Amino acid sequence: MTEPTNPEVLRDGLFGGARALVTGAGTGIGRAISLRLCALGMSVTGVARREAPLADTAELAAGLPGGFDFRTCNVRDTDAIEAIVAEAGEGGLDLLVNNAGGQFFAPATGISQKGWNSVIDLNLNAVFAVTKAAYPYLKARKGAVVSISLSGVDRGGMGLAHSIAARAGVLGMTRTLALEWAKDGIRLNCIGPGTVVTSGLADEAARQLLDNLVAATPMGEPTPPEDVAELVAFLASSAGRLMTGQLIQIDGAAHLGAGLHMLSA
Ligand SMILES: CCCCCCCCC/C=C/C(=O)SCCNC(=O)CCNC(=O)[C@H](O)C(C)(C)COP(=O)(O)OP(=O)(O)OC[C@H]1O[C@@H](n2cnc3c(N)ncnc32)[C@H](O)[C@@H]1OP(=O)(O)O
Ligand SMILES: NC(=O)C1=CN([C@@H]2O[C@H](COP(=O)(O)OP(=O)(O)OC[C@H]3O[C@@H](n4cnc5c(N)ncnc54)[C@H](OP(=O)(O)O)[C@@H]3O)[C@@H](O)[C@H]2O)C=CC1
Repeated sequence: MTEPTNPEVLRDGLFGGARALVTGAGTGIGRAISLRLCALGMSVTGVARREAPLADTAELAAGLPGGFDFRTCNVRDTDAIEAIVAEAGEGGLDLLVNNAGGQFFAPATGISQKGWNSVIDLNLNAVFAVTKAAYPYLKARKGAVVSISLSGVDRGGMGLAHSIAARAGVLGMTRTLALEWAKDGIRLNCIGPGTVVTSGLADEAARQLLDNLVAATPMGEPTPPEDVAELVAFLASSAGRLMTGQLIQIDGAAHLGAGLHMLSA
């Protein structure tokens, strides 16, 4: 695997005065997105359930040109997240990043109805609630929405029936709202990362899965969270002003190869 190169190509000060809301900003991809937006001058409000990781993100953002503040909230609590979106939105909102998400890996026959509902609730229902709540604020500033999806969302991935179903729903919502909200100047896109190594590989099984996923990636390497962050910033910038309703897979061609599967056939 070659050393990752620095993906930071956008210019300093790009987003001076602009404001973003990033869900799942405490760790991983959401943290990388938040820090890059702050570095480019954006003022970011981060949301997640746990305070400590959010506080760590805030510490890492200290000294960057933009600012990072945060609210703790479960995005599945519709009333609570709507209140946070409204509070953030009153200060102006140029960008919403729907990043909070996740799932367990299981064959469909091992997914209980409650497990299915939990994953759909987090990865589809909550995304709709947050996006709809953000609409008036995004409209006022001709803002953008970027939703973090999965590589292979339109082809399937074993062990991910619930999550792929939810993300395919978000993609359909994105394309539909790209039409409905085009008149308002609001753009919506999805990014499908490949394998992103975001937390310690705690055990041998996780390491083995990661090795298998990288081996199934034609370009032979995982996707750094910083690469996802730069793409989010590009889509939010004026360079992306005519891009809407898209799924952009940043995955080393994983979606064109054997695909990313959490289980073997
Ligand atoms: C690392 C390597 C690099 C490799 C990385 C490559 C991966 C690429 C693709 C994606 C990567 C990522 O998303 S990385 C992000 C990973 N982070 C996360 O997923 C964290 C967020 N996940 C969650 O919060 C949970 O998984 C989720 C189910 C969504 C929410 O759960 P809740 O807290 O609401 O409720 P829970 O009590 O946990 O679960 C509700 C039901 O789900 C069932 N359930 C929970 N886990 C289950 C399991 N493993 N198998 C079957 N069923 C399960 C329970 O049994 C319950 O059903 P009953 O038994 O009927 O009661
Ligand atoms: N890692 C990967 O390989 C890939 C990840 N993705 C997707 O990218 C997104 C980010 O993943 P990644 O950074 O790896 O994951 P992490 O688990 O590292 O981060 C997830 C973030 O979302 C927050 N979060 C999770 N559930 C909720 C909730 N119910 N309400 C509010 N916040 C929540 C977490 O904080 P807290 O727990 O404190 O709430 C955390 O800040 C997810 O949608 C994931 O599915 C897509 C492709 C590949």
